[in-house]
Amino acid sequence: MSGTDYKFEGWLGLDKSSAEGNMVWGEFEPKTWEETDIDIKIECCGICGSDIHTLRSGWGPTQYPCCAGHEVVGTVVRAGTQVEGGIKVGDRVGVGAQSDCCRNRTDKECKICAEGKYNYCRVHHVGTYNGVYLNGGKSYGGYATYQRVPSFFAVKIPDEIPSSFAAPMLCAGVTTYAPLKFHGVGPGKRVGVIGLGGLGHFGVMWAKALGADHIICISRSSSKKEDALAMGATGFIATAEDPEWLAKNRSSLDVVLCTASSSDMPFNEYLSLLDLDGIFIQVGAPDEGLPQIQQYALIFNRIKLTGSLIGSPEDIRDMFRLAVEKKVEPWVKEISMKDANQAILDFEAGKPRYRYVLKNEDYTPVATKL
Ligand SMILES: NC(=O)c1ccc[n+]([C@@H]2O[C@H](COP(=O)([O-])OP(=O)(O)OC[C@H]3O[C@@H](n4cnc5c(N)ncnc54)[C@H](O)[C@@H]3O)[C@@H](O)[C@H]2O)c1
Ligand SMILES: [Zn+2]
Repeated sequence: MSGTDYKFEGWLGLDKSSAEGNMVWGEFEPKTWEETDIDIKIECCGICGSDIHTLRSGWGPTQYPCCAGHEVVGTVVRAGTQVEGGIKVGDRVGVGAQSDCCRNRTDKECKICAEGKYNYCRVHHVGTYNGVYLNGGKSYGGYATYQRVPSFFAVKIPDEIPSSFAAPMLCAGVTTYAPLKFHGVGPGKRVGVIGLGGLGHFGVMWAKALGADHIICISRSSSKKEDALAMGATGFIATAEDPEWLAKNRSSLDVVLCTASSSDMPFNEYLSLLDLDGIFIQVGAPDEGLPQIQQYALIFNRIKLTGSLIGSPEDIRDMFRLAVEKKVEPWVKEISMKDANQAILDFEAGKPRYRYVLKNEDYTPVATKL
């Protein structure tokens, strides 16, 4: 057993149908305790597109039972004797999509971890759910009451950021912040963001916070145009409504971030939005993969086609600093944890404007005895 006086319970996906609103509430066994671990009493957890891909085994077979959720915020209720980063009981912390990796501690040398690029660890990357810790325990996510994680991957949340704002930053936020920052988005850069969902809305807001003054949102319809402009976009392209969209916007951008979660998209036309030496960053991860790529935009405009995977704990801390400094506020809707199945259905129907955050209603920051 977990050796605690609280229960690890959550919404468990038992098979692919869990992505159709069939998760079941139940108990799970967290990883075996190590002194570098913390237990978190969960206050809230965002719903990310990746949760749905995983629940429906869209990226390959999921190891059910799976408790999804990797935008977790809560209070530390137990801290081991060897926790890192000065984390202590009572701290408000967040956990994103990664909750451990080799960190160059195994007998296999990991140059990537030695350089602190933990999110790209090739030896043993542990996803916050559907993963296996170095000690063999399974990882369970944040659609739950409690979570046990290695302390290194928990990040303290600045007092200025409310929990339901911090939650979606932990995955959607850092996944868009890290590549925009890495590729030099700032004043003078012309930026495009494809897909205005959880990730995309952060993409627009980070581009603005980083100082870009030309930010174009690219969506299929114009239904989100007003929202995009309110977030900081300076222009909007509705590809399904304007047959001339490419002719009007060809070679007009320096950096394009694609967050689309399905593959039915004019990908080669998107590449043609970039100017000479432009950078196309794919972060959306459709189950079906990307459409076939043609060479023309790559050759004629010397485009760089790249991707990006979440962010390291340090990236998350940097992002929080920018969010505080520039007062970046995500558009979230809080939903009771009880209604997680309905929230998944609504997410799949494209209803979020722009992130759902599941909230444990009976949450109090102190550990409660059962
Ligand atoms: N690279 C990473 O590290 C990383 C991290 C988190 C999420 N993701 C992936 O990013 C994607 C987006 O996640 P999200 O949580 O923002 O989901 P979301 O549903 O909130 O947003 C996706 C948006 O893309 C739009 N969209 C979907 N298909 C499209 C298409 N073919 N053309 C244009 N627009 C399209 C949707 O309408 C929606 O607005 C998912 O595939 C998710 O798995 C990747
Ligand atoms: Zn995610």
